[in-house]
Amino acid sequence: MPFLAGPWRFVWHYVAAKPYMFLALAMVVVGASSSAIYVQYSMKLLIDAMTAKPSVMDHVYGALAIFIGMTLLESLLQRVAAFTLSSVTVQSGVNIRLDMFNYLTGHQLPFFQNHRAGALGHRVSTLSGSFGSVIHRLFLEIAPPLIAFTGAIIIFVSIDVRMSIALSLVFLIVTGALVVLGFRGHVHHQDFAGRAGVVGGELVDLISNIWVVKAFAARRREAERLRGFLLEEAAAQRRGWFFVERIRGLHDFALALLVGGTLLWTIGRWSAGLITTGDVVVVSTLTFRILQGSRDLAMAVIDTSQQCSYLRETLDVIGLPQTLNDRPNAKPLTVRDGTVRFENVTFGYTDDSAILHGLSIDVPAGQKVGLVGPSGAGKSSILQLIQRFYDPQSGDVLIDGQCVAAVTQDSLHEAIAVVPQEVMLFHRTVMENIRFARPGASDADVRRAAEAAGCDGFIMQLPDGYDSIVGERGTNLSGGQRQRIGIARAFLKDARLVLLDEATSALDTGSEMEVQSGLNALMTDRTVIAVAHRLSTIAAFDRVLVLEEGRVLEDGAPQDLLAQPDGLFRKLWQLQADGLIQSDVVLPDTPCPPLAPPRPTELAAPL
Ligand SMILES: Nc1ncnc2c1ncn2[C@@H]1O[C@H](COP(=O)(O)OP(=O)(O)OP(=O)(O)O)[C@@H](O)[C@H]1O
Repeated sequence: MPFLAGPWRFVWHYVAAKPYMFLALAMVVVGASSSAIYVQYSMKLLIDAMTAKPSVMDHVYGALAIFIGMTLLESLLQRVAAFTLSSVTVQSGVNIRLDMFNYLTGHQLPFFQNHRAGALGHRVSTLSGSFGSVIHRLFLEIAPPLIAFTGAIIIFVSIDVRMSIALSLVFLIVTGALVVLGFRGHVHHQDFAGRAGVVGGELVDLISNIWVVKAFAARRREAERLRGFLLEEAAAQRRGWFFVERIRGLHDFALALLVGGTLLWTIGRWSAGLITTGDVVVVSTLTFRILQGSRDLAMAVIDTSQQCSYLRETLDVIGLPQTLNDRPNAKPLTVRDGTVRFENVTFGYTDDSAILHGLSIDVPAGQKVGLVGPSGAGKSSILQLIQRFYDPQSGDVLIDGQCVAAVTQDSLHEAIAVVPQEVMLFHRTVMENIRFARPGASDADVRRAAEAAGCDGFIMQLPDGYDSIVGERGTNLSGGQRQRIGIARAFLKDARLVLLDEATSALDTGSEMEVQSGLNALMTDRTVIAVAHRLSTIAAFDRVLVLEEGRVLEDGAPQDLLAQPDGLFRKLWQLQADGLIQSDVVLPDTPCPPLAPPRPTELAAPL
């Protein structure tokens, strides 16, 4: 999106989205600032009317009426400005966060692997905060002193042209000096912002790893470590504050000298009979007001530039170009039988190192295929390509004859049910978590899916049944229970194509057996491609592909591959069987039968 290219384009995009509101706001701000200046001028009119010889009471009351009227108008317009500003920034804040959520979630998986989730969420929120801050400074802290300055110069010209030139010069010099000094202090603010970010990151890291902190009795030493970061942050914050206070002190001193000097000058001219008493009052109050406004103006300019740096930094991360968009002419995927085909696919996560080399696989509808092989062979990468989380460097991945790169990503993901090794759950109820797979599903549909996945029993034993909150990332449930909820989701999705990414490898044998029966039910009448580390889980599959270094080394029914004396599958199988025998030695009280190669008859039924 072009408006993510820089801070000012970003701000302008959201201002232009509500042109009438911002135009109204600008008009009200101009009105309020002009009335504020006219209040000072009406004071002059009042004093002149009172000191006129002879004084005419009608003129005095007339001037008083103008003074009161302008004071009321100024207050009213200021309130309207504040109200309009809050309303427009609140609305824009909602739109900004929604737009950013949509854009952010359009990034591909590597983006999320390279940026911490907490930091990204924080960035989305600060983006709308920074927009609000910039708008606030522009309309309430930068525009009013500038308008007041212009109004004051007009009034000064009517009193004394030389005075207006002098005030203009002083205003420009004071404001310019403050801005320059303020930018010098920028380094302190940046240092503080950086250290505050470190403290925030450390806190998030500690809280999300609280288990490790407790398990290693590390609370005290981690608090000490955090204290170090906090003290550095506090020192940086102190340096920033002291710097600002020094500038303020300097400005106050200059202000006293300048207002005193202007007063001496105007009194001299008044005593010479060149100007009226009212002129003396309006010159002194306006000089004071303008010069004081110069400090707020300078501070607001510095703050706006800081907010723009935050905006730029955040847009540089969130606004990165999305690498895998739907093609302009992408059509929804139409799934009929659920066949999967890899045509001469070469793929690497970077262009210079291939993980899969000219891979060609044909999976007919309804076939259950296990992917096995040593770690790093490219098994999970195959599943990633089917879901189009990446595009291959060459070759095509097809589902029912349609290239996954040519269909819409939403339709592709709707057509595939995935059970990952680590099932991700939201901090919501069990019902909501399962229904996530199909938002329109009724409660009865959700229960049916849970029964089919074998998790209805334990859900009913939870304190609030299906309305129980699963805890952050599902921490109130065991690994096996989370896994079965993942299977229930896949059931509810009712997709023709099922991908299992080591769905049981993180579980102990007891949990695995519970999960396996749910999986067996899920796989019936569907095309299944499963990455498996525990070879027993794919013993009853129709076909096994043995991969090594991104190439298919063996391809066949499990019993045929086991029959090959020097085959890799047989070797891997044997290794697992040996592993179990060794664990039997380590734990003699818990006998565990060696994993013997299954006979064809055993292979017919799932384990
Ligand atoms: N996101 C990624 N970015 C860069 N390289 C990656 C990424 N994911 C995997 N790889 C690399 O690609 C290669 C294949 O990884 P893949 O996960 O497909 O293998 P695997 O056979 O599933 O391994 P395992 O059994 O250990 O899960 C490995 O060398 C791995 O380091």
